[in-house]
Formats: sequence, structure tokens, C-alpha cells
Amino acid sequence: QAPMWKRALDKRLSKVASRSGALVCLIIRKALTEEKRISTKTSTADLVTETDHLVEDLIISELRKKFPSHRFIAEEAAASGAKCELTHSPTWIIDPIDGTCNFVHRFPAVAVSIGFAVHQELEFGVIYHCMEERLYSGRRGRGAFCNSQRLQVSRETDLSKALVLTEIGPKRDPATLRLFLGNMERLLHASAHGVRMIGSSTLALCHLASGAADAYYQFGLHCWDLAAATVIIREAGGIVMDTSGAPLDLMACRVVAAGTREMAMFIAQALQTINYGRDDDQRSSNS
Ligand SMILES: O=P(O)(O)O[C@H]1[C@H](O)[C@@H](O)[C@@H](O)[C@@H](O)[C@@H]1O
Ligand SMILES: [Mg+2]
Ligand SMILES: [Mg+2]
Repeated sequence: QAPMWKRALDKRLSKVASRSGALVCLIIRKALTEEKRISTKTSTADLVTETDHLVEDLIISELRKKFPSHRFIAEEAAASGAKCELTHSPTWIIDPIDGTCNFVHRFPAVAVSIGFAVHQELEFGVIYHCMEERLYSGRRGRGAFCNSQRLQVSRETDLSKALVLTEIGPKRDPATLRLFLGNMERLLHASAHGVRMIGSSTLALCHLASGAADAYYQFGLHCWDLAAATVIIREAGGIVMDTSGAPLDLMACRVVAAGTREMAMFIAQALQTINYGRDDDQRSSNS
């Protein structure tokens, strides 16, 4: 039987998450069709709009009203210099719009991701697919769902029978592109059925959790891309780890996830590292 604070939090979490998530999805769906003011962050490919900021502020204000003592790690606050420090305090880890480049181009793979950790343990995650009204959720020890349907990862162990998802991070210098394309080439040489990029790391990770893909890898994503999706994948029976094969390091800006450990290790062994620094190292560029 979970302790009282977890039962109470659990009930309030789902209420707050579903209400604020539903509201912000309405805002995102409306803004997707409208003219946008676009800025760039760490590179010309790393975009942000006023809707990213509006949605992030709205989610944080809603959560702060209910949980004033909690801490927050959020993408656009981090871009403005806020520290990404995961302490033992209850912490919300937020990506207000995952797939901002898609959002700017009206490409409908856009999500809101809200993760939650206590004592540095990921407890809960929700990811809203804004254009398809799908709520992916996972709570540690209680399973993962898409709306009311339970999620189960693929059990594939053979890379030559795998559909692999990835995303390109924001770095576009020639050396990074050579490494990125080299990783993709090695997986295709290993006869993977395909390698796909949809432009939203969180939605790609949800496809993995639902068994629609067999593996995911990326260099250059962030803790706010990973937090909610990690709970959802683990609760769907999958594995989320570091690209070195070591346990996941949420702040290391890199990940391999798969339905089976064998598949994850095959992917990890094929990858050459692309260095993006760390979310919690203020000195490294968060690009
Ligand atoms: O749209 P974002 O919230 O900036 O997330 C990006 C992510 O930062 C990048 O690394 C890629 O994974 C993209 O697919 C995400 O949308
Ligand atoms: Mg993101
Ligand atoms: Mg984002």
C-alpha cells in the first residue's frame, strides 16, 4: 500500500495534469494555424515561439498553485539560464511544446510533456499528443496507458527485424552531421527495417512504449524530453539507458531505449558518441 503522501499526490497529480494539459493543448492547436513570432536558441535549427513560453508559464503557475513547495525544471526557463538541478525535492520536469520546429511548420507531431520526480526517482509522466487528443501516461509501479489503453513495448531482439526511431539534435556542424549520419548508416548496414525521425522525441518515445517501434536513440535531447517518456516506457515493460550501456543519466543529453535489453545493447554498441554536454552543467552549451 503506497504511503499516504503518494496516494494523495497521485489523485491530485492526475487531476492537475489532465486539466492543465487539456487547456494547453487547446492553446497549441489554435496557435498551430496562426502566424508565429519565432526565435532561435542554441542554433538556427533550435526554435522557440511565444506559445512555448505561454504554455510553460501556464503549466508552472497551475502546478505552483497546487504544490507551492515543489521545484521545476522547464525547457524555456533553462534556455533563459535557470539551473537544471534535480534534487531530492518533488520536481516537475516540463517540455511545454516538444516538436517546436514541427509546430512552426504546422507539421502535426506536437506534444506537451510533464514528468515528475521525488528523491531523484521518476514517479509519473504525462505526454499529450495535441493534434490527436492522445494522453500517454505512466506512474511508477502502476503501468502505462494511451488514453485508457494499456501500453506494451515490442519484444523484438533482432536488429535486422527492427524499426528504429531517432531524432537529430540542434547541432548542425559538419563533424556532428558526419557522426549523426554515420550512426544511421551503421544501423542500416545491420539491416534494420528502417530508421525514422518524426521531429518530436517525446512522441517517438511514446510510439516505442506502444510497441509501434523497437528502439529509439538520440544525442542532443534534454531531461525535459526524457523525464515523462522514461516512466511511460519503463511501465510499458521497456528499458531506457545511457548510450554507453550504463543506467540512464537523465541529465546526460543522450539515450537508448528499447523493448528489450538485447535490442538496446545492439543499438548502443553501434553508436558513435556525439557530445552535447549536460543539462546540469551550466558551463556546457546546452546545444
Ligand atoms: O521541440 P523541442 O522541445 O525543442 O524538442 C526537440 C528536441 O530538443 C530535439 O533534440 C529533437 O529531439 C526534436 O525532435 C525535439 O522536438
Ligand atoms: Mg523537446
Ligand atoms: Mg520544447
